Amino acid sequence: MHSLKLSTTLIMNNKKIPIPSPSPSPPLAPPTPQLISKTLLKPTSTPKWLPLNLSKSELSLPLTFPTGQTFRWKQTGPLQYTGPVGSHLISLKHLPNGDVSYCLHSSSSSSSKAEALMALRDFLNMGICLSDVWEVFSASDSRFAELAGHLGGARVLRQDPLECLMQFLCSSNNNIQRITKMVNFISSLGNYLGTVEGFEFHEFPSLERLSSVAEQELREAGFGYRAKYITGTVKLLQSKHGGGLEWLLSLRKLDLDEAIAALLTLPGVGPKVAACIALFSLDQHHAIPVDTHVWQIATRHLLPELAGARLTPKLCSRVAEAFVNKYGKYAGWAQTVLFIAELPSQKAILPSHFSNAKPNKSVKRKITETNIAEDGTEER
Ligand SMILES: Nc1nc2[nH]c(O)nc2c(=O)[nH]1
Repeated sequence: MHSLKLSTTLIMNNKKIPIPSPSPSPPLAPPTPQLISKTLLKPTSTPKWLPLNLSKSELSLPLTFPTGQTFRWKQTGPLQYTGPVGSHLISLKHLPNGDVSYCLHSSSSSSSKAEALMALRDFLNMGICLSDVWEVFSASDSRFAELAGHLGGARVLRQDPLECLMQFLCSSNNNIQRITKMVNFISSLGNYLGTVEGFEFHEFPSLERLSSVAEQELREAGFGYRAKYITGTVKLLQSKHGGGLEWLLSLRKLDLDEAIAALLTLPGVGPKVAACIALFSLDQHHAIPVDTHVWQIATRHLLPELAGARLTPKLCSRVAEAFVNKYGKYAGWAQTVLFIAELPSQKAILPSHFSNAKPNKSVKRKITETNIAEDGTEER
């Protein structure tokens, strides 16, 4: 049994890394006193659950929120997840028939309920019909068709690019629990939105607020070498003509190669992290994050002739190409499903023929760990 390090790594050390636990996890260390403007917060009178007009086959909360795309949402009930969408604090839950309903807890003072719903629909990428996309995948891949029966509703989110970038900077060579703690630390610097089931939620901090955090402070909070990537990236974004946020948003209009090239200019962003940001926040639906884990999937199912080879940056491009050839313009959405199927939490419940795949020879050789660093070298 292997455990999965999210982002750039796959570790194989006979241990399972648990999916973020439903209990509140404290930040790595208390952040410095924050400017929380609780007075600006507008709690909704009596939070009401309202239908979102989405079935479970279009959005499965447990397959979408705790599976490596975002580390900001928390499980706040059996089939319920809560998180911030911009300045809105929202819970989502499955009704007994599987349909999704939502509850708006609070918003910043100036925005309306209609704006919150619009932001939520945007965040959930609701303009894209998952069953249409999956029909195309299933037509060209019978294994996907079978997997789809078990992992229905695993949807790609459309996150705020700054939030997504910061989360994936934390994710490099890291595991879910630790990434979550780091992301909690950064998030706690933003305006307070509310508390649900013991979890405190915050709006994501602005670039300006982020720029007031020193590298040393992040190091002391346990970020290690990632501290300099965060401060360096924030600084570079702040120097962008027209604003860093606007620069990031402008990448939504570029071709994938251009968007990736732009992201790669940011400190700490390598090909894998860039692809995750492109896919989960920049409308680059055929971005393919590749690490040793995805390499395993690819050599098992898409490029068997390469089984046993060592993953190099050039082969990363071959893998991405193979995904796009097979699945088309939403190939990143297919990668997400195949990635989720490999998570220990899913392997435990999928039929055994999905979980019994043996690692390829090259990986078996390094069964203790196999990490691909962002520069393409293997790390220990
Ligand atoms: N769908 C995916 N989610 C991810 N999270 C993460 O850290 N890596 C991945 C990935 O490759 N695919």
